[in-house]
Amino acid sequence: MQTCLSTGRAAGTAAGAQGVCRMQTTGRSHAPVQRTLAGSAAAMRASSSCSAAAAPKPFRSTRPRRAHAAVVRAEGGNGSSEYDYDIITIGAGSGGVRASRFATSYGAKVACVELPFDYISSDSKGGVGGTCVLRGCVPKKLMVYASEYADDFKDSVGFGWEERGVPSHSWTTFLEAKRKELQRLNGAYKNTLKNASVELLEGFGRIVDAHTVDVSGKRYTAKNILIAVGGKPTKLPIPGAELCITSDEALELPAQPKKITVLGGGYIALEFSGIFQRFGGEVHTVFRQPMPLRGFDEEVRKFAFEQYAAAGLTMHAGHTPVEVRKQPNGLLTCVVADKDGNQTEITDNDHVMMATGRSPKVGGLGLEEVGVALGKKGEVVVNAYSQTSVPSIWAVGDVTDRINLTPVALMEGMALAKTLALGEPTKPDYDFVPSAVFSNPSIATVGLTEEQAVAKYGDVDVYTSSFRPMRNTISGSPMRTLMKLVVAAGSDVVVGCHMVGDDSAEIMQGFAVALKMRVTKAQLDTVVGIHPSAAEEFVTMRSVSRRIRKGQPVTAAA
Ligand SMILES: Cc1cc2nc3c(=O)[nH]c(=O)nc-3n(C[C@H](O)[C@H](O)[C@H](O)COP(=O)(O)OP(=O)(O)OC[C@H]3O[C@@H](n4cnc5c(N)ncnc54)[C@H](O)[C@@H]3O)c2cc1C
Ligand SMILES: NC(=O)c1ccc[n+]([C@@H]2O[C@H](COP(=O)([O-])OP(=O)(O)OC[C@H]3O[C@@H](n4cnc5c(N)ncnc54)[C@H](O)[C@@H]3O)[C@@H](O)[C@H]2O)c1
Repeated sequence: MQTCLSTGRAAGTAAGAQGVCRMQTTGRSHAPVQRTLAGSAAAMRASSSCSAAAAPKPFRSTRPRRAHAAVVRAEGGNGSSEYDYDIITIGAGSGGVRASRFATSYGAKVACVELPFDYISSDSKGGVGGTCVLRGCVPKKLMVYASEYADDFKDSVGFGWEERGVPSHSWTTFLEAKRKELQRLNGAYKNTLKNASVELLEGFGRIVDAHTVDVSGKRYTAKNILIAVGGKPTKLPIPGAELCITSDEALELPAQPKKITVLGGGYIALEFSGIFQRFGGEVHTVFRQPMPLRGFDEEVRKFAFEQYAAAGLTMHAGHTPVEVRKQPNGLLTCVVADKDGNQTEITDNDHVMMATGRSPKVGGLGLEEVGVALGKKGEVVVNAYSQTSVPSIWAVGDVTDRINLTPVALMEGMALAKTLALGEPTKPDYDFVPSAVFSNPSIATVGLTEEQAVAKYGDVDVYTSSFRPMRNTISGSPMRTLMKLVVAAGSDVVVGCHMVGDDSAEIMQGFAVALKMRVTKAQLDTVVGIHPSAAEEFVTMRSVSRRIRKGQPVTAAA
């Protein structure tokens, strides 16, 4: 039994007890498998991130490392370089920029090919910075921030702020501010490449042979070629697909949608559903499974499902998109069907958004012609060192469809720079990769789900806590928080950590460090909490909620 510092009342740790006493201030192909999100924060820190913070020393100052560069530098028999570059990278997104600039810092001569800038990607448009910076993490998170104010205004009333109506929001002002920021970031990334002595070749990169890249008609040679072209949104082949938008367009809408249907139950679907719902729109989210976010911990999925509903999302679970039609008034009808074929029409949508997955952007790259093996989804098949079936051609990031997250692309790029330019064959480490879904509420996770842990260890202890965050006691918001630890009972090592609730991404990053270091539950129990916070719950859960032995539950909740 613990004592609540705020109230002095005794606090249990079983689900629900915290809601009474604990005075909290706050509240995927690759499922949340063991992942690591080391550099995401870097990417989010306005690319100043990727630029300044963890940047290697500039090219010139690291020239003494040239000895290592001999590893990649191809020397002809007379000692002169056989190729124009040591490495040509195609794609200046998260993975390409990271690999290129670290390779030059290790002494390699590198060129990076990238398409001209546009907000919306196409076969001929892209931009230095790539998906994360221009059409992904960054603009998405800016939209999350913009939308969150709506809840803040509502919540403030319970705290005594006088209600004079929710302030109106200017979509145009936000869109302009967001575009300005993306242009700044695009420029900052170009500077990063320049400062790192990476030569930028603007145009469409196509591989001609194992050592030659064509950039919009001009040919360049390199000892090694790096494919870092990322992915692109896909659309379901249903009637009316051409009427639908994807995440690219969703980030560039000229006006706030009053009603929108979002197809898909993954990261992008739930994040954009949350954004448009918080802005006050009517949002319908359609997914095939009984619950969204397949691959996440089942308890987390169920809890998140309930919370999304409490936040105001209309969810069409177990439904498949059938057709999208334009109404005479210009609005859209989306027809969805359950597994028995019963159809529902969701009418009067300003937009229907397809968030049903992304595919590797390999079209026109010439990969099949040069013998680079591709997988079922068109992904570039690589070995543990990111090497393709052609020994001089390598690939990192989303185009390889391993774990499609920015920090993972950064890690893969970094490892490859070491392999190629430093002569240190380095494998990316996919253990304990955390991730977050910036939905409403947000979800963050690191390590194994309960189901994965039971399958792996058989004997597992699960600690859960569900409570109403302190802020919501007065704000009146119905939103609750779930925190969960999964412990391998035999070793006491914490193998999974999950949270649904405010600030979960910020909290999870620290726990990712602990889990990666193989923290035990007993060690977590020695950690003093920060009070009042939601995060302290992770170090004060004492009562086991479920004991699982040999794969079977043996104890009910304590
Ligand atoms: C809406 C959305 C939100 C996301 N949010 C998050 C998030 O919050 N956190 C997170 O970790 N991840 C997030 N992601 C995933 C993340 O953006 C990707 O994992 C990451 O950008 C992958 O980096 P990459 O280097 O592999 O490819 P990209 O960043 O896509 O870069 C590839 C680059 O190659 C260029 N290119 C392509 N073909 C050619 C060619 N032939 N010639 C020249 N250039 C070419 C493209 O223009 C692009 O700039 C999000 C993705 C989306 C779509
Ligand atoms: N916060 C983050 O870290 C973040 C945010 C956005 C995207 N991402 C990355 O980008 C990747 C792509 O995101 P995503 O949301 O497009 O993909 P996803 O794989 O997470 O979700 C795709 C969704 O589409 C559904 N779907 C696929 N085919 C379908 C069909 N034929 N009919 C109906 N539904 C179908 C799937 O069931 C799933 O719910 C993610 O997997 C993730 O790696 C990460």
